[in-house]
Amino acid sequence: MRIETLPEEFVKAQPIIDTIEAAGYEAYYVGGSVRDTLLNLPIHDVDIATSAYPEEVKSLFKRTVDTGIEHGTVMILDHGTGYETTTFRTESGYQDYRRPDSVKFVRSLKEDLNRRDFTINALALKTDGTIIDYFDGLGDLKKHRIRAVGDPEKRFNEDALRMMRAVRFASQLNFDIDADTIAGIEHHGRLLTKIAVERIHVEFVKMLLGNWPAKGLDVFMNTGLYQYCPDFEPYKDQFNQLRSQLTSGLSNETAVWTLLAVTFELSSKQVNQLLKDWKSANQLIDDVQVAVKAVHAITTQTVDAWTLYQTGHDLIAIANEVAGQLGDSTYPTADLLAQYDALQIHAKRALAITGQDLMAAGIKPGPQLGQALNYLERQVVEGQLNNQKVGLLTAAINYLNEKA
Ligand SMILES: Nc1ccn([C@@H]2O[C@H](COP(=O)(O)OP(=O)(O)OP(=O)(O)O)[C@@H](O)[C@H]2O)c(=O)n1
Ligand SMILES: [Mg+2]
Repeated sequence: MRIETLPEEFVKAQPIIDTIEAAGYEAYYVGGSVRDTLLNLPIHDVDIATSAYPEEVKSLFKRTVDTGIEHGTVMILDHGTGYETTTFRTESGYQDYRRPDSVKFVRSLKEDLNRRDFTINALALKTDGTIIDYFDGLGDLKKHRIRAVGDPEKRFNEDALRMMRAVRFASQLNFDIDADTIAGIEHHGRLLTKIAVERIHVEFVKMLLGNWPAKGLDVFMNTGLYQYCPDFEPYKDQFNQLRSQLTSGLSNETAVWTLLAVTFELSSKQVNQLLKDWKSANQLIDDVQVAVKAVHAITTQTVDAWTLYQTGHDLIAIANEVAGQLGDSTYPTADLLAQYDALQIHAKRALAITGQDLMAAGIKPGPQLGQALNYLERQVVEGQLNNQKVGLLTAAINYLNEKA
């Protein structure tokens, strides 16, 4: 089969392939960009595979970076955007279920495609639009099917992360997973525990951000794969409930973990532990903590000015999205955001008075100065006081006098 008009990303990368071919080697576009083009989806990175050895590739271009030279990958910078170019290779060993003990560079495209994970990811594209398809990846694309190249057991033994990739693609593409491939996941789920949590994290989140999350979750649950992810084992029922509730993909990673935290009914301490175990960034942990509180306020209809203020614009939208997914939101997001926008201040620094001002009025530095500012902040947010200097100063003095 031949694609008539190639997306411009490929046209831009063509000089690279032309240069390699002119030197007598073969070069093709491979991987996700070929798959996504055939599915009429936008493409992210254009990957190139070539029969030229890494040193041969480097000799053909002026500017290259050894991004993964030991497994044959060189980044070529000669034509603007960097293009990763990888020498055809076979892999062997895999004693740790994630990395081959050795890679061997080969001159045959077929051998290279043969080591790849799924048939839809094992297609190659020539610059003239011709598709090379040794494993009926085109047939599987048509049937909306994810099928391992060759023996699934072998594929998952080589790299156990591929089991998570299978469920992630199911969710992103609305594809089914072939029965033998599912059986392979059932047999090898436990190998996931050998894989770095960071890599599992990426695939898990991509699964829930996919447009058909229930599709991926089905296999994730039915094969028992979930049990081999950090901390998920006790939450089978909650996951199954989610699978029937989730109608569309979530909008970002914060939404994913907030939804899980609420569904699992985790305490703030447990949220922290879960996200730490999943090797999450501190910013994500903080955001999820805030969003979870906001979801509870939304679902119990106790959203007030102070909650909105503490949650902030972006997390209000996320929290309401999560509440909506749980069938629990009675507020349109636009209303919540309008209420938020209408607050007099959106940060403490926007108060019309500072600690300096209070000290200039005779209030001594120390804890009570901080307490007075906190009091003013809350009063202004709640609309009890106007955000004006003179009034705030009087209110601060009254507050401290009453306390004394
Ligand atoms: N565990 C893996 C990871 C990748 N690949 C191969 O390397 C290609 C590129 O990998 P990657 O960019 O991780 O995935 P994509 O399929 O390109 O998906 P995405 O669109 O998410 O980048 C894949 O298509 C597949 O042929 C593989 O065989 N086994
Ligand atoms: Mg890719």
